[in-house]
Amino acid sequence: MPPLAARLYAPLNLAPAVPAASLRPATRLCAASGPRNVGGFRRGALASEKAAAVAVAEKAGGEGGGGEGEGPYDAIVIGSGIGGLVAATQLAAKGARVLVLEKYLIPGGSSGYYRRDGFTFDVGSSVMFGFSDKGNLNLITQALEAVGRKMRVLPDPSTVHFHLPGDLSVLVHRKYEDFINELVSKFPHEKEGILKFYDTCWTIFNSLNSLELKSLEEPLYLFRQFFQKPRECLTLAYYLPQNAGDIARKFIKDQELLFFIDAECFIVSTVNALQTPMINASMVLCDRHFGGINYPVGGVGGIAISLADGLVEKGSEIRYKANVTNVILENGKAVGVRLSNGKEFFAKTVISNATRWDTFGKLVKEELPEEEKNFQKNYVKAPSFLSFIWGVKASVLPAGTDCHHFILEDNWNNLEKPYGSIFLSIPTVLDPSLAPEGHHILHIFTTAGIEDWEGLSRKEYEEKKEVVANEIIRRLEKKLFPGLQDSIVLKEVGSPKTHRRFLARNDGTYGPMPRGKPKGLLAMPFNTTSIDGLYCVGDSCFPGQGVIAVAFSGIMCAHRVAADIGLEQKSPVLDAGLLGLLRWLRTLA
Ligand SMILES: NC(=O)c1ccc[n+]([C@@H]2O[C@H](COP(=O)([O-])OP(=O)(O)OC[C@H]3O[C@@H](n4cnc5c(N)ncnc54)[C@H](O)[C@@H]3O)[C@@H](O)[C@H]2O)c1
Ligand SMILES: CC(C)=CCC/C(C)=C/C=C/C(C)=C/C=C/C(C)=C/C=C/C=C(C)/C=C/C=C(C)/C=C/C=C(\C)CCC=C(C)C
Repeated sequence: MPPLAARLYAPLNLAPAVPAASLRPATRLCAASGPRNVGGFRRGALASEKAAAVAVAEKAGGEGGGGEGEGPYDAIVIGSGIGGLVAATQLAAKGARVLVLEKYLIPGGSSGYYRRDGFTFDVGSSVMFGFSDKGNLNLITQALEAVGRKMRVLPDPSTVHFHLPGDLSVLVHRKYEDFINELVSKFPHEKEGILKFYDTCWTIFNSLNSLELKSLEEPLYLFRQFFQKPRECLTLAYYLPQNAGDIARKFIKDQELLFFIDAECFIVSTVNALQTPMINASMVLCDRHFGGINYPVGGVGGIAISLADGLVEKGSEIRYKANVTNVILENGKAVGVRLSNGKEFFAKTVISNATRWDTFGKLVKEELPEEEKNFQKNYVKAPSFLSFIWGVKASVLPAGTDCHHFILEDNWNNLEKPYGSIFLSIPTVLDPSLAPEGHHILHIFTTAGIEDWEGLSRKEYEEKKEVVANEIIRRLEKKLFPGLQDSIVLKEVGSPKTHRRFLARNDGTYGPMPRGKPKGLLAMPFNTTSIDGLYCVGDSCFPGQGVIAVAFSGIMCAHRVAADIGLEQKSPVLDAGLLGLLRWLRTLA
C-alpha cells in the first residue's frame, strides 16, 4: 500500500513548482461549502485543496465529524494556526494521540492561503523566519521535520526595503555587513552607536541560538540549560525584562536613527522600540541575517498543510468546520470541549490556539482567573488591519524590485497611527508560480481598528473599502509604482471585520500589545493557565506575535503537556516551585 499522502494525492494534477506536501486532490471544497465573497474578501480554500486531514473529517461526517462524546485523546487542540499545529505535531511526534479542531475549512489560520483566478494569495505575512538549515532557531524546519516533512524554500536576498520620511531609504540586505554598511552610510556620525546596538542584539541572538529550545516552564530542562550554558542563560535572564528602545538610547543619540529603530521594531511588534522586548527584537534583527528570510515554494499556506498532513500520518486527527464553543471543566479541570452543534470530545489536556481573549472570554465560561486579569492589565488587543491583495500586470514593477517593503512617507509620528504605514510584500518576486505568467501579487496591509468598520450598511462598507483602497493605490503610485491603478487585474480587500470572521480573532486583532511600557517579556504568560489541564498556545503567549514566535510557543507547549501526561520527564515538586516563581515574576511586571 503506498503511503497515505501518496494515496490521497494520487488524483492530482501536479504542477512542477508546487512541493509534494502542498499538493491536494482536485476537490471543490470551498466552492461547495466555503464562505464566499464576504465583504469582497473571499477567503476560501484552494479549490483543489483537500489535505489528508480533511478526508478524516469528511469520513466522520458533518461539522467537526465524529459522534457523541469521543475520546479520550491525550490532547485536544482548539484551532490550527501555526501555534496550534506545531503543538499538535510535536505531541504526535512524541507518541501522543491528538485531535485538532478547526473552525474553518483549511488549516493555518493567519498563515493560510487561498487561490483566485490562478493567483495564490497568502492570508497573512509572507516574511518567513525559521526556515534555515542551521542553528537552533530554525523552528519551522524543525517542526516540519518532526513529522517527516520538508519544504523547498527560496532565499530572499533582502528582508525589507524601508521607504521612510525625508526620503530615507534603507535596504536590509541578507548579508549583515552589507546592511550595516548601508545604515552607516546614512548615519556616518552614529557608526559606533549602530555597531554597539546591533552587537548587543547579536549577543542575545547567539545565546538564544545556542540553547536547545523547549519549555521554560519545565524545571528539569531549564536547570539543565542553566548548568550547560550558564553564561547564555544569564544573558537571556538579564535582557528578559528589557526593551529595545532603552538599549538603543544607550548607544544612539540621532533622533532620526532612533525613529528608524522604531520602524525596525514596529514590524516585529506593531509598537515602537521602547515597547518592544529586546529578546524579540534581537531574534528578528539577527536571524534575518543568520538563517535569512526564505519563502516556501507554493505559498505560506503550504506550511500548515504539510504539518496537518504529517499529523495525520502520525496517527492523530484534524477536523474542520469544528467550531469549539466551550471548554468542558470537571472539578475545575479541563477535560474536553463542546462544539457549536453540541458534540463533545474528551482528552487528558486541552490546548487553546484561540487568542487569550477568546479562550477566557468565550470558551471558558467561568469567572476570569486572576492571572488573566493580570494579562489583560498588561496587554491590550493590538488593532486589526486592512489587507489588500491585488493581482497586477508585471510591467508595473521596475526591474529589480525587492520582495518586501515598508512605507511611511512624510511624518514619523504616523508610524503607529491607523493607516499610517504600509507593509507591502510581492511574493511573486521570489516565486513566480503564485501568479499567472506576466503577473505579480501585491499583498499590502496597514493597521486599522474594528470600530472604524462597524455600524455601516452593506453599501457604505463596500464604498469605504473602495475609498481606502484607492488612497493606498495613490500612495503607492506616488512612492513606488506609477501607473499602479491601471495595472490591477484582480482586487480583494479584507477589513478588520473580515479578519474577525475568518481568522476567528477577537475584534480581528493582530495579537497582544503592551498597554504601556512593558518590562520586556516578563509579563507574557507561557502555556500553562490557572485552570488545570488547560493550556494556551499562539501569539497571546510568550514570546508573542510572529509566525516563528508562535512556532516556539507550540514547541514549549508540547513539551510542558508531554511532561504532564507522562511522555517526558517531570518533577512535581520542582514544577510547583518553578510555576509558582514564574507566576510571581509576572506580577512584578
Ligand atoms: N492576523 C494575521 O493575518 C497575520 C498576519 C501576519 C502574520 N500573522 C501571524 O500569525 C500568528 C498567529 O498564529 P497563531 O498560531 O497564534 O493563531 P492563528 O490566529 O493564526 O490561528 C488560530 C486558529 O484557531 C482557529 N480557531 C479560533 N477559535 C476557534 C474555535 N473556537 N474553534 C475552532 N477553531 C478556532 C482559527 O480559525 C485559526 O485557524 C500571529 O502571531 C501573527 O504574527 C498574522
Ligand atoms: C525562566 C525564565 C523566566 C528565564 C530564564 C532565562 C532564559 C533561559 C530565557 C530564555 C528565553 C528564550 C529561550 C526566549 C526565546 C525567545 C524567542 C524564540 C523569541 C522569538 C521571537 C520572534 C518574534 C518576535 C518574531 C516576530 C516576527 C514578526 C512579527 C514578523 C512579522 C512580519 C511582518 C509583519 C511582515 C512585515 C512585512 C513587510 C515589511 C512587508
